[in-house]
Amino acid sequence: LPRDSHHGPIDIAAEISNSEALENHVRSMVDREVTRVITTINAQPGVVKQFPPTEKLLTTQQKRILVTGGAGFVGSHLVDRLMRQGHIVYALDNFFTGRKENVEAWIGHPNFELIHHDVVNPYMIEVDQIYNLACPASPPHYQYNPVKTIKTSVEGTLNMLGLAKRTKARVLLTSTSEVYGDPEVHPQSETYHGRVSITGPRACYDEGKRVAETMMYAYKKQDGVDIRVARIFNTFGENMHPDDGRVVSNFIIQALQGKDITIYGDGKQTRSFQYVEDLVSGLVKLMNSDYDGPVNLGNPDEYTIREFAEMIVQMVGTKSKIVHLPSTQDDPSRRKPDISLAKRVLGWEPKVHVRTGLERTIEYFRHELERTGKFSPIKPDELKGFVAKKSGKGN
Ligand SMILES: O=C(O)[C@H]1O[C@H](OP(=O)(O)OP(=O)(O)OC[C@H]2O[C@@H](n3ccc(=O)[nH]c3=O)[C@H](O)[C@@H]2O)[C@H](O)[C@@H](O)[C@@H]1O
Repeated sequence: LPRDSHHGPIDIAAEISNSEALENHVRSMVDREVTRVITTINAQPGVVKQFPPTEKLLTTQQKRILVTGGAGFVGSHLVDRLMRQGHIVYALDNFFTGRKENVEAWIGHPNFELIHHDVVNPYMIEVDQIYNLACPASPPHYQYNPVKTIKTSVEGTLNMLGLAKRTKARVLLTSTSEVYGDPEVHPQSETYHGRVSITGPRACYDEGKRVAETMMYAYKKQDGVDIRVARIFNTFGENMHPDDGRVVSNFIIQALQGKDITIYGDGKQTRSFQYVEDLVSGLVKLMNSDYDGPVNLGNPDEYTIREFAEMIVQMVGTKSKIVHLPSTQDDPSRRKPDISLAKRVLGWEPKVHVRTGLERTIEYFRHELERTGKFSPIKPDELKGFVAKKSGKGN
């Protein structure tokens, strides 16, 4: 059993609500262990590369699936799931925040292709399904080059809709809880129209995703394109980039190194955290469902950022101090998904408790630190200053 450093082993069975969830949990632990062993064997000189096991599907069941942002944090977990299910998967990424090593296990597999491409440019391929994930999602990353972030959401989605229209593929957009902005209603359901700043630092992402959603429904109405829209709430797990800059990776990395845990503002703002494995189940269910309205995918387990910092300190067993830095502009004061729609139309709800997901994520970052040395998480304005000095970079 994974250990909670203050309270001994965590009783996973008690934390997971039913037997199906427990079975999935055990299967994913076994899958991860198999991948780890295979990766170790593959690293030996002269070894013929081995791959994780995949289902054998009949040709009629096997789908050709494009995942944009396929080497990113969420994308790589989705690729993993689809490959294990036995489909043919094309992972497309520009490697701005994605990393080749996230999909390393599949490189060379006959069902898998990794494509270096930026979705702002059109891409032609014959596929049955498109998961359009490509876009930096962490505030310091998406604010690094706001013009490029807008282009990625708008032109990227336009290109994928054009592809879906031509090939008659079904296309799923990963939208975000950020479309609700700093919400006046709590929890947020899909019917809430949001309170987003039009000109603030987060607008490039929030408004980019809002336009992307609008385009999805315009293409459905005008051209009959088969669409799905997921609104993803805060998600964490393995394969997050150590420089991601979001709260989960920052706090864990700081705690593991005994550095100060940096709360932006008073820490009374809230977030609700979902483990990536649950999100991937929701995305696959949504893609294969008949429902084409926007659907929230998140875990309603809500914490203040102060409570969350204290939980990480306790779980890592660190001597780190919790410190307060100035709050970031337009930071939403609270966020919690209403997931009744997902429960009703997809039969989906999160299965993995936040603490269980955090145990795995802490282990992942422990290994990353051993592998690559020290990390200093990115601060909110660090990248912005960089791009301001190099104006016009990379648009
Ligand atoms: O994780 C996600 O999935 C979401 O992350 C971000 O939204 P945000 O909620 O602002 O994510 P974080 O940067 O992780 O911040 C969460 C809270 O923690 C605070 N924080 C963050 C980092 C840190 O070191 N310290 C700290 O107190 C932030 O100010 C904020 O109040 C993205 O904008 C969303 O698109 C994305 O869906």
